[in-house]
Amino acid sequence: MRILTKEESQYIDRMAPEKYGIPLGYLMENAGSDVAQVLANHYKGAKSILFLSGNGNNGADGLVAARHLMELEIPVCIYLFGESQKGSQLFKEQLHMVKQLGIAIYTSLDDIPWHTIWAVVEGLIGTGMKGELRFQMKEVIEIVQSQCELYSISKWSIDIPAGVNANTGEVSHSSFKADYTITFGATKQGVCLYPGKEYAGHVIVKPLGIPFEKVLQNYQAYHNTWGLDIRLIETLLRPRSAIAHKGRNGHTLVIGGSNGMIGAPLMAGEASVHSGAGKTTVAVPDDCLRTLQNKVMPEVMTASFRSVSDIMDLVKDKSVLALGPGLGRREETAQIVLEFLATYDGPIVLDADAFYALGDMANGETNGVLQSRSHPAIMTPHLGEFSRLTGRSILDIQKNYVQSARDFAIAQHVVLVLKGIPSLVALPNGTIYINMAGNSGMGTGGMGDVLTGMISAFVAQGYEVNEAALIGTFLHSYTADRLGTKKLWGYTPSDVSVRIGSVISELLSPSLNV
Ligand SMILES: NC(=O)C1=CN([C@@H]2O[C@H](COP(=O)(O)OP(=O)(O)OC[C@H]3O[C@@H](n4cnc5c(N)ncnc54)[C@H](O)[C@@H]3O)[C@@H](O)[C@H]2O)[C@H](O)CC1
Ligand SMILES: [K+]
Repeated sequence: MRILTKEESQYIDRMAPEKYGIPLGYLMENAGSDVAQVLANHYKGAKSILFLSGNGNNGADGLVAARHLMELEIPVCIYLFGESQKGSQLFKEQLHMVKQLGIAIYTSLDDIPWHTIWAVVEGLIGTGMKGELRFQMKEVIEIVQSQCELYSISKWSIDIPAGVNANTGEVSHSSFKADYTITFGATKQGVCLYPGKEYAGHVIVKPLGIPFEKVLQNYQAYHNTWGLDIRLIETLLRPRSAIAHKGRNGHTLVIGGSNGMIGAPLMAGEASVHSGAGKTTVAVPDDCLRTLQNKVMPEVMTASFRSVSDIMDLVKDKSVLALGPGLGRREETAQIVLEFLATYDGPIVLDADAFYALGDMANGETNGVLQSRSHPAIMTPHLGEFSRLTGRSILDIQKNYVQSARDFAIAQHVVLVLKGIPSLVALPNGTIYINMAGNSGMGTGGMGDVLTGMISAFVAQGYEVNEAALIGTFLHSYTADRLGTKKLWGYTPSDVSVRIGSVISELLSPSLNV
């Protein structure tokens, strides 16, 4: 599913009349009618619906909805915020209509009979917000929130909650916190990211009245954003041919481990087996081999390495290499990683301590070291590792989370799986996928190793690196979500690993009850 940025939304608003002869007022009538329909479907009792109306088109959407609800004989009233005469042309037109219809209009919050209100619908401001929410609007929101609390009034937002940045999900102090947000065409990027996601509540997407994918085909700054969700995965996952045998399902090689850190490559290797790789080998430093052999599942083959040439020999007949889990941060290990990366051009998934060897890629001598590979490398850093790879603080990255991931993937020509909340998959061409699955129970050591093994297994089975990163990232979180319904936390990475196969079967043949 498409996720719209503020600029894309505004581009659609501009092109609708300019290029396609569709007056913005038509889109607004659609938007307002959709809002009214959703509210009417939820409405119960005899109390009123109060529209908080700013003087822009966001407010105007609400005035349209008020008019439609009046036709359905649902009681409505309006609170006007801001100077109406300075409002947008469409706002002024809609305001004239509701006045002519005699809908009750308040200009002071003190005059509102709050005990008669069933729901508040916030149309104070939408994608037109510039900078921090202004003080007067914050004041109004604080009073409204407390009245809603006091009278158990449900809270709705139109398009995006007032105060939420439509692109980054950052929120101004005293932003409107909705139970539901009704948006048009597609979800805005800011309500897929935290904390904006928490302020939007349950997001309902309604049609816009214009084929916006066609409109966006000519959008120049075309770095698009999509939701990484089950519908996308169902288009990517391929059933297995009846004659598939282990030789056709590839061979994953995991290179990792160090004293006391055997679990990481082991979990990556086992996840590769559970995700369908034909064969999986885990190679660790010589002095760790015995420990690995005593712990690992029999389906995983084992090997050891001491030098780059050992790794080059091991990787020769493999489909994909997962490099880094538990590798450790010794100087000589970092040298082996850099020397190996300079010579090996096959499909590779870099994780964990492989990033230690790369250091500050954005500003250091490893900048661009992955650029000219025949298959873009897949990198799976968490926020802390990404901070080191970019030389930027975690806070700075989070303030512009999507763009930070996009810029890095383009600059380094890699497929970046940024394991934040939510995770992002950024492609070398700048396309971003925001993971729509995942939960807080995933915050345990080893989850990243399982993810590395899953992504590697899909590369091994013949998926393009982009596809493997998307499928692995979503299935990893989706499987954790399934476990999270029974245990909010406390399920283990190995629990995720052993369940992957049944989740894949369920997605490939929905009739199967897993
Ligand atoms: N394509 C679509 O999705 C459609 C969306 N519609 C709605 O239009 C709004 C955007 O309307 P716009 O007039 O551009 O801006 P707003 O109404 O969001 O806000 C303008 C209003 O806000 C004041 N303002 C600006 N910055 C701040 C601030 N930091 N603090 C307080 N106030 C601020 C500004 O002065 C103006 O008065 C979109 O969200 C949809 O709801 C169309 O109606 C249908 C098609
Ligand atoms: K709004």
